[in-house]
Amino acid sequence: MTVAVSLQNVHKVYGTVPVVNGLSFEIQTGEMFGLLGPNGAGKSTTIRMLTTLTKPSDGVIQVAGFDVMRQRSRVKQRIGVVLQAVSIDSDLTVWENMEYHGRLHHLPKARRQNEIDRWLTYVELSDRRDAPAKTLSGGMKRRLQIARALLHQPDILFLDEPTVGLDPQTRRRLWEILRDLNKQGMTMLLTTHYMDEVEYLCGSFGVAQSANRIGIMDGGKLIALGTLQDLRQKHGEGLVVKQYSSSSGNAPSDRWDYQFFPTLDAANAYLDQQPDKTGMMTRPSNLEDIFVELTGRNLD
Ligand SMILES: Nc1ncnc2c1ncn2[C@@H]1O[C@H](COP(=O)(O)OP(=O)(O)OP(=O)(O)O)[C@@H](O)[C@H]1O
Repeated sequence: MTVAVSLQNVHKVYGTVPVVNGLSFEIQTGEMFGLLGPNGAGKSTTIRMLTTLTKPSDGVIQVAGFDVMRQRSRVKQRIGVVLQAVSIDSDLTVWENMEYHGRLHHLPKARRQNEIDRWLTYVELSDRRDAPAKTLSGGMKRRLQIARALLHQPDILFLDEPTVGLDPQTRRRLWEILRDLNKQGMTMLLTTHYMDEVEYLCGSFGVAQSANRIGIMDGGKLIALGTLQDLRQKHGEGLVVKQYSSSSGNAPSDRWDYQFFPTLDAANAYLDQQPDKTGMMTRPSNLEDIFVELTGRNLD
């Protein structure tokens, strides 16, 4: 098992405001690592530091064995980046966007053509190769971004909210692509606001010796780290949910209470003992329950 990404006590300060505050973790080769966090937690800033777009104020970051500060161009050769803000050139065609990226990475012509063909086929955009990028749907644009990020055969793919704004079918199509890439051995870090996305992509075993893991950030710090199973075991796999009645009468209110138990059986046993079970139910805990418990809020 080798380390693909390593952060040691990383800080980022904008002016006097600490945005990332003593972040340390590692991503193993072949792992699909999901970074979750509420708005402003510091996820995008972390991705920007890992991809050499922003310098850390302090700490050490190594990506693919290279230091992001001292070996910036080596890092850039080894990574693929799909950020929300870094978009494709909408006036160029699909092929031209790929071609431009291949030239930036100094890929020789024959290899460039082969790789463009290969990746456009992979993301099912071959038939749109001559279309101006501005005519593509949101999902197609994201697929083009992914194809472009893979063109120079990176070791690690970084994706900042890869499926934001896409319809459910398109999201699922992208999930299949990302999962397939991970099966082929690609190491990935992705940030997202979607719990189901993290559960689907990072909740299972990847190709690394260890399972895929999830990190939860809040206020610039990592407040939880582990496999989905680790997180559920730590916080409790069973939940008793209680919906309170409104103050005016017996109608249900918006107020809910969540109580974690080590297992679903323990949650059921607790419920059985309650003389008044009105508004109460049990269920297995999920990532969203753990997230809300840890950060005290829902994601948008
Ligand atoms: N260039 C900048 N200058 C000053 N402050 C910044 C800059 N970039 C980010 N910030 C601040 O840093 C904090 C963390 O932002 P960041 O975008 O990393 O969070 P995030 O977890 O990705 O949030 P979101 O989920 O909303 O994208 C925010 O308070 C943001 O306003």
